[in-house]
Amino acid sequence: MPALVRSNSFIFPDLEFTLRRQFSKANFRPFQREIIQAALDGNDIFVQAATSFGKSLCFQLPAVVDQGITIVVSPLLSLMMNQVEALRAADINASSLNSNTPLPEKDRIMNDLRTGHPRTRLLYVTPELCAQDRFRDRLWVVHEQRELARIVIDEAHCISEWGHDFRKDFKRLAWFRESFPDVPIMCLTATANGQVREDVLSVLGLNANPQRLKTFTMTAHRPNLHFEIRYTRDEDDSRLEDFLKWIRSVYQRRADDRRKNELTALGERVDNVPGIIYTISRDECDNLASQLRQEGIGAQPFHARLTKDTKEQILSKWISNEPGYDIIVATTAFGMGIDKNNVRFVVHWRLPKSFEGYYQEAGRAGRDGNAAYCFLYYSREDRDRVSSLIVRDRAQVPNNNFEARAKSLQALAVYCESVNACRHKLICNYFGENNTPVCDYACDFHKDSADLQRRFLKGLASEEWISTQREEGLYEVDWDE
Ligand SMILES: Nc1ncnc2c1ncn2[C@@H]1O[C@H](COP(=O)(O)OP(=O)(O)OP(=O)(O)O)[C@@H](O)[C@H]1O
Repeated sequence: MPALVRSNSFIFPDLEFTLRRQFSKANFRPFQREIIQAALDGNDIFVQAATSFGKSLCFQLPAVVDQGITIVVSPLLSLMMNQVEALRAADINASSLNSNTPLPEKDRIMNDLRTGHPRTRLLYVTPELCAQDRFRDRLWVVHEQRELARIVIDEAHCISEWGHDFRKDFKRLAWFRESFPDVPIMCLTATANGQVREDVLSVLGLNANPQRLKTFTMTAHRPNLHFEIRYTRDEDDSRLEDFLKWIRSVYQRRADDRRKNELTALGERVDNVPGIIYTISRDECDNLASQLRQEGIGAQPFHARLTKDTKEQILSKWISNEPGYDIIVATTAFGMGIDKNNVRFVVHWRLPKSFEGYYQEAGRAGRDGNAAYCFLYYSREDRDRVSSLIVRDRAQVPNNNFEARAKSLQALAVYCESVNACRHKLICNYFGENNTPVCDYACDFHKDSADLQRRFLKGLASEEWISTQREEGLYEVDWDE
């Protein structure tokens, strides 16, 4: 069967001009132009690229130059809101439709779709909405008028049961290809291994027509991030002390006369070193933020129990580098869709639940391309606690892809306990890359492998000790995440 290539684009749109005029960017980053061109040629596209690569532009720019509406399916409300806000600020007609959308706005969007010739260029929706008959009926109308330009599935790994973040409703997105076989689909993700990739393509029906599919898989490597594991154990838990020592040493370097003058000239405070500390439970999040404040550090908690207004206020002050808002202490509810480019460190206070989650969260650091620091406090006790959370989740949520989650957590624990290889290499290998990325002393192994070995041998509780404690049920936790 010949490739079914459909294009609604103007003849030879000037992509550079649109990039500058609508998106205020001087140049494309490597591969962005190729991806955008392939999309405008009417292909299905699969993009896998590291965090902060600039994936959003790959569908936003085609949406602006193409005729018709682009539907963007996204799992996260915060991510949608941020993107819609930024697009509107650039004078692009974008909206989002989800459970938080006020009724008059919902009606306005539905009426716009009903015309068959919507004015909206980009409409961000949740996968749940895509399963609703009312919304589907509207899309039929738009499609009949040949105005359905493209379907975009952001965070596409959520489709796969082999992914760390599987969502049942993502599977139902198969409806798009079944219903509108001529409408191109673009999938984007930062974290997929080969198995997840194959699964995504097969669920969406994209591999049924390989001539039409263009796959762009870029390295997961983020050379500007420095990766380090810090070992600890319950009996001698020195996380807080260790972190305070580290952050104060950073402030001290910035307080040095010459550096201070440079910072003053830039209008920066010595202690404005924006960072995120990820914790697992809400209580720990509150306690840690308050302990840090008592030590004179500008830290604020961020988790689902806070009110919407409080969260918005904390976020906007952190983004605008206000004093007292330098560090966000957060649960995993925070981070995706946050586009703050000067985050200088991401600390994992405890072991995250998956390798993919860890890398995605660490990837919030250094989006401006400058050096940033990512360290994780690892203890074997936490490994067992997080394991117990995954087992708990299995009991609470049926079909929650327990096997994939358990494997991912295990791989993360092995990564933490590895002391004989470059962290960047281990990460790239996990995501299926065989090459050895260049690491310019940007990991604990390359910085000082002897020190890494020493810390590993000294820092952790023994497996014998852990197994006796485990048998007594000491690591079975029920944290409120
Ligand atoms: N060509 C470009 N020139 C300059 N900045 C760019 C360019 N493309 C994207 N950016 C900026 O890079 C940042 C990251 O882009 P984006 O949010 O799309 O990343 P992403 O690949 O989706 O990453 P993540 O998975 O971490 O969200 C944004 O601030 C965006 O404005």
